[in-house]
Amino acid sequence: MLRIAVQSKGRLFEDTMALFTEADIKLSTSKRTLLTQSSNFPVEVLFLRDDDIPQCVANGVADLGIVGENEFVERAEEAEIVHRLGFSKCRLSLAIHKETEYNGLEWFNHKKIATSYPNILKNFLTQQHIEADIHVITGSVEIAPAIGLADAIFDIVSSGSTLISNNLKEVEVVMKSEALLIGNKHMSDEKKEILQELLFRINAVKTAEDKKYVLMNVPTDKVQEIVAVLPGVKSPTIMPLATEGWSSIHTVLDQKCFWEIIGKLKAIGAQGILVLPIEKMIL
Ligand SMILES: Nc1ncnc2c1ncn2[C@@H]1O[C@H](COP(=O)(O)OP(=O)(O)OP(=O)(O)O)[C@@H](O)[C@H]1O
Ligand SMILES: O=P(O)(O)OC[C@H]1O[C@H](OP(=O)(O)OP(=O)(O)O)[C@H](O)[C@@H]1O
Ligand SMILES: [Mg+2]
Repeated sequence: MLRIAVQSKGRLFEDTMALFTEADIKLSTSKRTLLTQSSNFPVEVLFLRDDDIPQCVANGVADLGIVGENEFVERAEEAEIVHRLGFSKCRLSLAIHKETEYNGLEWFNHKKIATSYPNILKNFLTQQHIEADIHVITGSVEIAPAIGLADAIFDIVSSGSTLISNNLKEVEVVMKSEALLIGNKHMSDEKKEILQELLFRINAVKTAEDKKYVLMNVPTDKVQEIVAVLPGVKSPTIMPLATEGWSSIHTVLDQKCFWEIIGKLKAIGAQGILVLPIEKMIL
C-alpha cells in the first residue's frame, strides 16, 4: 500500500481530489478523517497542512506527496520530484508599492522584505549580491508594506489581483511553481510498482486533458483533402455513411489548434461536426 500526503484543505486539495477521481481511485472524504484508504486501489491518503508534506515524504511517514513547488523548494527536504502535475500554477515574485519608482534589483539593497518563503528569497538575494532584511510572516503578506511592517514583499502571485488590491506592483519574478508529485527516495520495489501503475493512470488523464474526439460527415470525394489537414494521434478512422457519396471521419484533435482546424474542415465541406471530451488516453 502506498501512502500519499495531500493538503487537507486549500488550493491543492480540490485539484488533487479531482485527479484521483479522474484516475478512478475511489476515496471517501466525507468524514474529517486524517487517513483514508482507497476502496479500489492500493493507496491511502494522509491529509496534512501543505507545509508539512515535504518533511513527511523525506522521512518516509508518507511514500508520496502532492505539494506546490514553492513549498518543496522552500523546505529543501530530501525527497525527489516524481512528476510535475501542471495544476496550481503560480509564481513567487518581489513586489513594491505601485507608485515607487523601480530601477532594478539594486532597489532592494538595505530594504525590509516580508515573506513566507525566507529560504528561497535568501538564496535569490545572495545570488544577486543584494543585502536586504528578511521579515518572516506566515500569511497576509501583501498587507505588510501598508502597515509599515516592510518596504516590499515576496509572495505568491497568480492573477495579480491581490497585489492590485493592496496597491502593489510585481517587479521581479523569482520562480515559477506548479503542483508536484514528490516521492521518498528509498521506496521498496513493491511500492515502486504501485507508483508505476499510479503514474500510468495520471498520464492517461493528463494526455486526454487537452484533447477532443471529433466526428464529422464529409463528401467522400473530399476525404483525402480533409485527412491532409488532420494531425490526429494516428491516421483517422474513415467509414462510409448510409447515404451514398458521404463518409464519416473520426479523429483526435489538440485543443490548442482546434478552432483553426475546424475552420479549415468547414471550408472543405465537413458537416455535422461533433466534438466530445476524452476521459482517458493511453498512447
Ligand atoms: N493564487 C494561486 N494560484 C495558483 N496557485 C496557488 C495560488 N495560491 C497558492 N497556490 C499554490 O497552492 C499551494 C497551496 O496554497 P494555499 O493557499 O491553499 O496554502 P497555504 O496558504 O499554505 O495554506 P495555509 O494558509 O493553510 O497555510 C501554494 O503553496 C501554491 O503552490
Ligand atoms: O495573484 P492572485 O490571483 O491574487 O493570487 C495570489 C494570492 O493567492 C494566495 O492567497 P490565497 O487566496 O490562497 O489566500 P491565503 O492568503 O489565505 O492563502 C497567495 O498567498 C496570494 O495572496
Ligand atoms: Mg494561500
